[in-house]
Amino acid sequence: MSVALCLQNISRHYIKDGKDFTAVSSVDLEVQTGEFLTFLGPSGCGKTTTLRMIAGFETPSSGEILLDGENITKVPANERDMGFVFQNYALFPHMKIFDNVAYGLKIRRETTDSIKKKVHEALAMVGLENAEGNYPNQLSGGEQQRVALARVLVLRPKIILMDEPLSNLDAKLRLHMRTEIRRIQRDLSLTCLYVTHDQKEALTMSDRIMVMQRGHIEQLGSPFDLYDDPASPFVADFIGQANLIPGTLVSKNGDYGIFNVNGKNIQARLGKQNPPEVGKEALLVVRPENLSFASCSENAIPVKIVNTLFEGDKIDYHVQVQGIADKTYSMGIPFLPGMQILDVGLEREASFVPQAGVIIRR
Ligand SMILES: Nc1ncnc2c1ncn2[C@@H]1O[C@H](COP(=O)(O)OP(=O)(O)OP(=O)(O)O)[C@@H](O)[C@H]1O
Repeated sequence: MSVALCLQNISRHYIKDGKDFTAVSSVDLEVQTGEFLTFLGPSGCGKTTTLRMIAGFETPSSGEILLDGENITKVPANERDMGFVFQNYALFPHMKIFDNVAYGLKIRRETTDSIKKKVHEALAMVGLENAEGNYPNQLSGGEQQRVALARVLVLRPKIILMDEPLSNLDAKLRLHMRTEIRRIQRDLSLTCLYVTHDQKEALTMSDRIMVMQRGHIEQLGSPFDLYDDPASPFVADFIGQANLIPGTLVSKNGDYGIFNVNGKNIQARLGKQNPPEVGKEALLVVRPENLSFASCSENAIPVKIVNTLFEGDKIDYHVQVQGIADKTYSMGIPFLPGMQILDVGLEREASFVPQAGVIIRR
């Protein structure tokens, strides 16, 4: 694999409310050719600003951007060989679909035959070969977004940048388009940078995810790595659902540690990204689906049920851990036919296998 894009110590400052504000802070990143990489984070964390600097719509305050090894930091957007797919499709409403997709090729002064061939190919890739005679307002939101993608694909840019492209679509179509975009990206080995604040979207689509918070990279890794070994409480909480239980790391033994929660010792994996120190306060990260009420387990924490939510496929039990009164944790117990739902107020033990818990620095 080769490096398609490289960000070297990129920062962007703005004047906001009369003060200097750092929207993006010292971001270093290497994107591999053919990779689907997602920028994920809450609103205002700097995802769009980073993408716009890569596209050339914003100039970095400092740092450099390299495309295929060439410094493009000062190259104008229209000379960067990148395609951009926006949230609002940005199709030309008065042009038929064929002409919308052909637009960039016409500007490049390609021959009529070549344009026809490439437009047909691009529309076929997004499954809209029969729509070329329509106007954008005759298509659904999902179809319009696929035209927007075809319009970029037809130009075969080195990198495709997408900023929340699915956020205007309804939930069902959004799920379908996730699969579609990923299929097209894989089929054509496209290098894609994708911005979203939807962690499920990021987990299901990406080769790697760059989690951002307040302008900096919080963690960069595969979806599995982020879920399995979060580098911080922020990542643990932002990716999927997590219980963050405070306690103290008592001792280490290889990849595992003994963790004390309110006087009770339990065993869990030691986080590799952000290893905790013995004798210090730390957090146990355990996912709701990994907790159970199985009795006789040594690896168990006493809890009290404070709420039950029946969700069809599972029961979400809200529990409190003895001695930690101000927090509620979640246990997602798969619902099997005939299963009895436990009452609020009952005291039980929440157990998990040691591999399913990870101890990280607080
Ligand atoms: N032109 C600007 N002038 C001043 N501040 C700006 C400007 N552009 C962005 N910002 C600020 O920089 C921060 C990062 O913005 P950015 O749009 O990159 O966030 P984001 O992570 O993409 O958020 P969202 O998901 O809401 O789009 C925000 O606090 C925003 O207010």
